[in-house]
Amino acid sequence: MSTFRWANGANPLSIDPQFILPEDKRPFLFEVAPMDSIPVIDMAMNEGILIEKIVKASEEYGFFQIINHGVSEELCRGMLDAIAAFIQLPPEEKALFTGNETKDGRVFSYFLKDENAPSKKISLWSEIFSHFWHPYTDNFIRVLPINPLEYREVSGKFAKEIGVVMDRLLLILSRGLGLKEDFLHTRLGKNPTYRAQANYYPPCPDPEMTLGLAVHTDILLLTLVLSSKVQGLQVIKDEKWLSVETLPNAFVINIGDQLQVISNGKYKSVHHRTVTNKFQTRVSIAMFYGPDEDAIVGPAEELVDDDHPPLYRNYRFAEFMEEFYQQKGLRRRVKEHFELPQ
Ligand SMILES: O=C(O)CCC(=O)C(=O)O
Ligand SMILES: [Fe+2]
Repeated sequence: MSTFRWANGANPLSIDPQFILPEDKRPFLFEVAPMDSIPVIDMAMNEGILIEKIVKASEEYGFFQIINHGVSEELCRGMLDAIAAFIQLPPEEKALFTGNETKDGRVFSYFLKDENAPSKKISLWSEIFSHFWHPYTDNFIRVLPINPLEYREVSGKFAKEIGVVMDRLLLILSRGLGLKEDFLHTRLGKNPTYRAQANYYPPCPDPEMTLGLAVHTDILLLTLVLSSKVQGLQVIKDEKWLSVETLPNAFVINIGDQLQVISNGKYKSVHHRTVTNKFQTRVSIAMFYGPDEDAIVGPAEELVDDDHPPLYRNYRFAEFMEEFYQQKGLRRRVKEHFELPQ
């Protein structure tokens, strides 16, 4: 049994009314197909076939897992252990990271607004540590915890290695659009957005009443997720929920909203959620990569012609983020706001 307590000091042993979702938002876990999962792609295979597989998965699922990605299992385990040790610190120690929304490194829990009573907030069953990261510089390290002692060092190493994997994926996804390999990289602009979100899901006494994370799409360009060996991520496919199988030393990759827009709808940014379970703690970290605030995002001109009209209008990325904050706590329809009438 872990020593975890929520940052507000509460104990997660019983499910408080503030966590109980309205019926239409509950997970209905018994309806989730246990045997299906998302494609698994071996990054060590021949580059031509690799591109084909990644393109197909990005079109059909918006999600895939990669193995043989080159990041050591030891480093990944170190990252997840450090996150768990930090979130399991007593609330007094986490207090340094709670409160103010503008903080660079912040501990909080997400909530959903009840559409029938918008002032009512329903908490989700996870505690989040969110901060920036960077693949080449160590500047972000100073906002990270010093307890456990290894948090900063592990994060620095992890970020560098994830940066290499992300760059390779961007190159493959660019070529998969029939474009030059630096296409997506260039599109992100001068100062791309790098955000990390560590998710800690304590065991939940009644997993049917709550969610770990609400149904959402990721809003940046590309996401890489490392998680512990406990299932919890579910993805929509053909209007049904699929449970993502957890494989040793694999990363889950998913297409974000900006890549759906830039690829003019070819690559899909797909709805997903996390669910909880009664007995095991689950830990994950999502590494998000996206455009510069000032970057202009819109369908690549190279992909637009009479047969393929643009599905979205161009926007400054900061404009997208403003719309995202407006919709906070509600069912998110952010990219829909930028759709062009067809
Ligand atoms: O915990 C996971 O596996 C996924 C987390 C996720 O979807 C997110 O942080 O956006
Ligand atoms: Fe996500």
